[in-house]
Amino acid sequence: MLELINLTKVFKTGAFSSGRFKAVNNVSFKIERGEVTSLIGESGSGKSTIGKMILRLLTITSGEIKLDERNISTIKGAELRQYYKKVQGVFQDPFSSYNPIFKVDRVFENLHDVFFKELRQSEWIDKVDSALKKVGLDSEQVLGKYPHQLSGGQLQRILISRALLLDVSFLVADELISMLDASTRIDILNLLADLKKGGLSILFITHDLSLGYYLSEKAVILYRGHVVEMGSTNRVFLNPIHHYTRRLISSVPRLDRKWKDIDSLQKNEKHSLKCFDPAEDGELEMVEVEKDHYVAVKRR
Ligand SMILES: Nc1ncnc2c1ncn2[C@@H]1O[C@H](COP(=O)(O)OP(=O)(O)OP(=O)(O)O)[C@@H](O)[C@H]1O
Repeated sequence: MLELINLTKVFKTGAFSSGRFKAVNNVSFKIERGEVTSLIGESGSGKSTIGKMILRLLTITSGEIKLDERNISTIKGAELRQYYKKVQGVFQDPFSSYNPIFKVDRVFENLHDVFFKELRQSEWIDKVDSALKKVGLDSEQVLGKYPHQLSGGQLQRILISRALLLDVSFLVADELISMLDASTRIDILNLLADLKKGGLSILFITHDLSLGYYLSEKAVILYRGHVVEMGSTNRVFLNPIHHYTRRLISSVPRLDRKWKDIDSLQKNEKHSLKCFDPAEDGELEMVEVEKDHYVAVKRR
């Protein structure tokens, strides 16, 4: 299990780093094995910052990240390499992960040098081949090619297969399909769903609610660095309680929903709890409104 406990990130900003900006504010949630959790929020809400802290690409200002009870914030050396064997990330823009002057094979070579130096060449080739097969690619079809000779979907699949080469049990998927066309998106979503069935846990970072709904069993809604609502995807989407979640959901155009339904959703404030002002973050607390469904309210 991967657990985020009161995770906070403050960036230094401005001239001479004199300013401070809290991009992630006291965020806590868990991702269980074999579960997909969507982290949903508008641009700038802190989603990627959370992903990067999990991947140790950014330091944590305060709070903890634990993998199977072990605090990973301070691990180093061999232990950090072990962590990266289990936890990997794939990002939005497949093109920027490749150097255009090198063949795509190069993304595997770095991994070989760090983790698989002891393998014989033939064993290594078999390992890459089987990782590519897991994402529906054939070595002969993609290896030895330059990035511009492959599609965005193929490049993204190669990056996922690279993560699978390790014994990865958690994948941080940061907007990994937002730059792909609609049919390739579905391919990659279905691939993630298959990997999930195989036991992979995924933090699916997206600003696109419908993608989160499609793939995940748990949804965490982020607003200006705060979790405002979280719970099972069905509950959060079908019975949103926080104003912000409602606004987000009602702003998604749906062919099966008429404007009057959206109006009534917005007017139905029956369960709506007092929203918070992000400037008053010290007074927030998460309230369990029904089992495993949490909403942020102002602390009295
Ligand atoms: N290195 C940094 N220094 C200062 N501020 C930063 C830094 N990285 C991110 N931020 C700020 O932190 C906030 C959260 O950024 P983040 O990239 O996590 O948002 P996001 O929800 O992933 O947005 P998007 O969907 O657009 O990628 C933003 O206001 C951003 O400008």
